[in-house]
Amino acid sequence: MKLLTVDTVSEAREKLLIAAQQKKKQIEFVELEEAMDRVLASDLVSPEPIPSFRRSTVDGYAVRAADTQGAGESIPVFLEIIERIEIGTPAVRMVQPGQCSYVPTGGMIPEGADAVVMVEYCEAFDTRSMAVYDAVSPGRNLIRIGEDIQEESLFLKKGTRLRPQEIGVLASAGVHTVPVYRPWKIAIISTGDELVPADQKPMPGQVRDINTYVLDAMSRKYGFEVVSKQVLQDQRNLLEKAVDSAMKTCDMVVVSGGSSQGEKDHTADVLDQLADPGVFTHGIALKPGKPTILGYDTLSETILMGLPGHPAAAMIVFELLAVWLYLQLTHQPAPAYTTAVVETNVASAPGKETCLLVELVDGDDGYIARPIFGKSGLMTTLSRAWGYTLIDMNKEGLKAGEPIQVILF
Ligand SMILES: Nc1nc2c(c(=O)[nH]1)N[C@H]1C(S)=C(S)[C@@H](COP(=O)(O)OP(=O)(O)OC[C@H]3O[C@@H](n4cnc5c(N)ncnc54)[C@H](O)[C@@H]3O)O[C@H]1N2
Ligand code: MOO
Repeated sequence: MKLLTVDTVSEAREKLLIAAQQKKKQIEFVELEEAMDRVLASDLVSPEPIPSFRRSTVDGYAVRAADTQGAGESIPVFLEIIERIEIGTPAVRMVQPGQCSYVPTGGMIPEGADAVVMVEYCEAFDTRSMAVYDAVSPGRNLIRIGEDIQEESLFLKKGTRLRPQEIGVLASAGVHTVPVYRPWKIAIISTGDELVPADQKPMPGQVRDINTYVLDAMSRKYGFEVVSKQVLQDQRNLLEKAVDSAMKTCDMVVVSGGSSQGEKDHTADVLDQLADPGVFTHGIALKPGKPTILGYDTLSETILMGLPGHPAAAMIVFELLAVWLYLQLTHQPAPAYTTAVVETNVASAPGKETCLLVELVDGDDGYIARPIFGKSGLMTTLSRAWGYTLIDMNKEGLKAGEPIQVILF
C-alpha cells in the first residue's frame, strides 16, 4: 500500500477525471421511444428547417395583410375566396391582392398570403366572397419556415438529458435513432457486520443498512445502471471476491464502509491490491468525507471508490465525486444552484472544505439559508436539506448575512 497524502476536493476530481478519460468512448444508439432520460452524446444539427412550410395556427382565411387594413368590427373588407386548403396537402393557388383562401389550423399558407384572419372575424358574403372584420398585421396567426428550428442550426446540445419535451423536439426533427451515452454500470457494495436489511428489526448493536438504498437511488437518479447491490460482512476475502467480480463488468465499483483506520477496515488495501495502478487517493480534505478512497484499474477500465460508512458522508461524497465525474464525462450541466444569504454564523473545519447542509426559507430579498447541523451518521439532516454549500478550506467559516451559493439536491 502506497503512502498517500490527503487531496483537496478539486485535486481528487482532477485525478478522477484523468483516470476516467482513459475509458473508451461510450456512445450507443437507441430508438426514440427508449431515449427518455438518456443523455445526448452528440450535438444535433437539423439539415432542414422546421416547420418546412408556413403553417396557420388558427382556422381562418389566409390573406395579404395589407388588404385588411381599415377593416374593423363594423367595417368589413371584401375578399374573393380562391381555394379551400386541406390539412396535410399543399396550397395550390397564389393569393393575389383582393383574394383569400380558407386554411385550417396547421394547414399550409399559400403563396402571396402573409397573415391569417380567424374564422370568427369572417362572414360569407356570397359563395365566392368573404367579408373580413379584422385588420391583421403581416405574420399574424402563422408559424414561419424554420421558426421552431432553423436550417443547419444546432437544436439540441450534447449532454442534454432528454425529457419529454426533448423527445418531442427529436420527433419533430425526424431523429428516430438517438445517439446517447451508454450509462455507466455500477456495483454497490456495503460492508459491515452490524448491517441488517431495511425490512429487519436490528438486534442490539445492529443497524439497518442505509447506504445501499441511498447509493442505489442516487445512481438511478443520475442515470447509472445499477448492476449489483451487495451487503457484506467485514471479511477481507468476501470483499476481494465481490470487488474482483464487479470489476469485470462495471464502469464503477463503490464500496461503502471500512474506509477508515479500524481493524476491520480493508477497503483501501483490497482496492489497491486488485487494481492497477490502484488507489491514488486515500483521504480528502473534506468534512464530512475525510476517509474517502479513490482508484482506477486500467485493464478493466473501472473507477473504484471507497466511501465513508457514515450515511450522510457516503451520500455527500458520492454526490461530490461520483456524480460530478459522471456529469463531466457526459457533458451534462452541473446541478442547479441558487443564491441565498446565510442565517447564522457558521464555523468550518480548518484545513478542510466543509459541506454545509442548508434549508432555504423565504427572506425579504430572496432566500435565507438556514444551516442544518448534525453528525455525519445522521441521515435526516440530508432529508431536511434543500441543498448544500461548500465552504472553502482557507475560510474560517461564514458570517451571518454572507451571500452563498446553494447547490440544490
Ligand atoms: N480513529 C478514527 N476513527 C474514525 C475516523 C478517523 O479518522 N480516525 N474517521 C471517522 C469518520 S469521519 C468516518 S466517516 C468513519 C468512516 O468509517 P468507515 O468508512 O470505516 O465506516 P464504518 O466504520 O464501517 O462505519 C462507520 C459508521 O457508519 C455506519 N454504517 C456503515 N455502513 C453503513 C450502511 N450501509 N448503512 C448504515 N450505516 C452504515 C456504521 O455502522 C458506523 O456507525 O470513521 C470514523 N472513525
Ligand atoms: O468525515 Mo466522516 O466522513 O464524517 O463522517
